Amino acid sequence: MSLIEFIDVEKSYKSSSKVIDKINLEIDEGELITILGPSGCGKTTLIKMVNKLIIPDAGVIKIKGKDINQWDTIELRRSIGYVIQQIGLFPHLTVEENIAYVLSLLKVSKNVRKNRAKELISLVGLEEDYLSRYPRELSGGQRQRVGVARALAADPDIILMDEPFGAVDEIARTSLQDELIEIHKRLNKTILLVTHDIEEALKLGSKIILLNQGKIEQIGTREELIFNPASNFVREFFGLKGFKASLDEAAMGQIYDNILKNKMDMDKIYMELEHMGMK
Ligand SMILES: Nc1ncnc2c1ncn2[C@@H]1O[C@H](COP(=O)(O)OP(=O)(O)OP(=O)(O)O)[C@@H](O)[C@H]1O
Repeated sequence: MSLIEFIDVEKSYKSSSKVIDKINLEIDEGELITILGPSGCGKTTLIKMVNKLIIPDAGVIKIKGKDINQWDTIELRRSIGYVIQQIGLFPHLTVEENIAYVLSLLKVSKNVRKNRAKELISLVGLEEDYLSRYPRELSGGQRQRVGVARALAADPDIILMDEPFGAVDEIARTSLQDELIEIHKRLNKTILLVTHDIEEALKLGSKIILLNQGKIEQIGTREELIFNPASNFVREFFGLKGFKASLDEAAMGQIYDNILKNKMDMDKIYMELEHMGMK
């Protein structure tokens, strides 16, 4: 049984055109699904339907086999972590109180909350001293880490992430992405992550969904999308950039190892890149 299922789901806002157009989708437990597509194609709308922030006009969405209309909204939202770009930490609460906020709503004892906050802050790669700070005393990247820790606090089965690393610089983004891959490996949560960044989608996704005008153009692994595109749209969307991104990790890693071992000088690197058609 799939953990999340969309059956003929549709959504329109005011205008007549459908923002989500008869989507059928099955997501298994433990997947890290990245959702990619042009601006306005319906990515945010799609994930907000999973935690009932947006209600579909037609079709059925099931979580753990149960129609979301039959789920109690509060219970459902507590079993789903939610991370957004403008993270929305409570400014008047410390990092510890922010992380443990949902647990305090669930009347979890103070001691347990404290321990859980300690465990989570280290899981997202921050020192324990940060627990007593206020959000204004953190960098953008650190705030995003706290946001991820907060989303994990109640041990949800599903985590929705909407452009979670969109507002941080490239170095912080890369390390947040690496951290997320580790967390996903360790906790085996089911994650749906919206991004507009092709490289991020390819790097993180165990599967990638490419949306276009409210329809799924293709869902599959990065190899499937790059080397077996289901349509011209998919081929043009990924194009050489996708191919290059898929080469980058392996090829660049090899080149960098060789530099460190003094096996290569810069001239040789440029020759190598030229040879691979990357320069
Ligand atoms: N509350 C709303 N009322 C009316 N139209 C809306 C509303 N929310 C979204 N839309 C429209 O629905 C379409 C899909 O929006 P959505 O935010 O799901 O797209 P997206 O793929 O996440 O876009 P982006 O990548 O730009 O964030 C857009 O055309 C948007 O303008």
